[in-house]
Amino acid sequence: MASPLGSPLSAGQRRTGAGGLAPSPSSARKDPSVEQQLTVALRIRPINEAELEETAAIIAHRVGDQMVVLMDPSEDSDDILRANRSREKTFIFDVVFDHKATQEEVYVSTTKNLVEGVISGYNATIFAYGPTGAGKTYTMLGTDCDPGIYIRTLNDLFKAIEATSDNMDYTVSMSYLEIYNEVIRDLLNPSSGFLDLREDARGSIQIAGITEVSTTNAPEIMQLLTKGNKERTQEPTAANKTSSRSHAVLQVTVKQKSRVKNINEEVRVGRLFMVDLAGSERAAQTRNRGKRMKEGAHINRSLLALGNCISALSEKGGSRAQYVNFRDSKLTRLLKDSLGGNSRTVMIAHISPASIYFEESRTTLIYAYRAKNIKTRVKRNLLNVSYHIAQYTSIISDLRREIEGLKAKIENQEKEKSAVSSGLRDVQGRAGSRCWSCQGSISICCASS
Ligand SMILES: Nc1ncnc2c1ncn2[C@@H]1O[C@H](COP(=O)(O)OP(=O)(O)OP(=O)(O)O)[C@@H](O)[C@H]1O
Repeated sequence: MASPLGSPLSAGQRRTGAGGLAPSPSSARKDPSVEQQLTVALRIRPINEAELEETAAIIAHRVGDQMVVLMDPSEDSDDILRANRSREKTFIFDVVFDHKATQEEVYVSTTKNLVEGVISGYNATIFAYGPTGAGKTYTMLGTDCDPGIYIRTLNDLFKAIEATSDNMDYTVSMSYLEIYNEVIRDLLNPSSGFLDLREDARGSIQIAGITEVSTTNAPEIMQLLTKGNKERTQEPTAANKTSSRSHAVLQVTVKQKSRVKNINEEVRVGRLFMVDLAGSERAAQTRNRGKRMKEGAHINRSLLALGNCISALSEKGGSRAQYVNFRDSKLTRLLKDSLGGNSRTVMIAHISPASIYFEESRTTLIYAYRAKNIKTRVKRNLLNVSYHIAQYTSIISDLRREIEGLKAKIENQEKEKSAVSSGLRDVQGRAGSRCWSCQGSISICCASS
């Protein structure tokens, strides 16, 4: 049951196709960058029992083909200021899912079209946004019987690879991290401590020391993902029994190379980011104390930084030159390319249908609506001859250094040997004998190296 606010579209249709900007064959040859607007979807989850008990009204309704979020001002009669303000607001999104939308419908209308691009060298990002308990993890991870975007995307990705593997060679690798209390943890190798973000010469963000695991099929990635999820910080709060206390980022990198030898030895590198953000929360609503409260403060601070970047970027997109401060949080540094650089990006905003979450829903809708103005510049990532030359040059200099080191070692051993044969003893007082351990001549045995 997917429909946009505004004119009707059925599930699977969208105003701006995330994959709809796949370059034509001629533009693919030149690989120009193409401006693309963020695709923004809204998902309204079903009401739950606790909300039914507590809530005065369900605020999300379907009126004809349109999804309408309504709140009767009479419910809030004490809030005169608010009641006097005009409360009607129209938000138009690329696609809207109500409580009946299936996981498959959400996947097909938001993400499926990105897969072909990723295997042929384009970056893509899908991120779930919204307050705590609104359904982000449900959309991204889903359940065993009804998997979410992660597994559906990975299945399609490997199917697309399989379909073209007669002509192309692929390598696929993945990494999985969380940002918890403003530090980055490797979910595939949690004992590695906190990781650093670094910017490379081209301005792309890299995570120093992150584990990248090569993989050849979706079940393998899912196994790694399940392993990583066990390490992800999740705790019950008053608002959500399984609240994610961290932002989780799954990155899948696909390298594609033609089997037909060509002079450029071109390799296309597509990166797919799938991000399950932690949810913003009101301290009063979550009734958090101590550790939970500190986590909540970090979550809110980083989401505020994300909101500020969205606001600045949306104004930039609308022609006013704005400074965008990505450096305010690890989350915004990591999402820099997804929001303001080279990526086809889809935001799936989430809200609860219950009126007790009216404020959270309103804020989410405002930011999601702003995000629609953000434009990225999408360009295929090509590694060609010059890239390979740079790689070989660096390998050659490493080998040169190694050779110099070995030469110096041999020279030392020669000197030692001649000292022994001229009657001198080594530091352990042995001369001309055989080593008890490796049986080598004392001058070249294991103990002397
Ligand atoms: N579309 C849906 N259909 C059925 N159940 C849903 C749906 N969306 C969410 N839920 C249920 O609502 C609860 C909260 O969802 P979820 O944990 O995905 O929220 P969240 O936004 O990730 O929260 P947090 O930010 O606290 O991690 C879960 O029990 C989940 O199973």
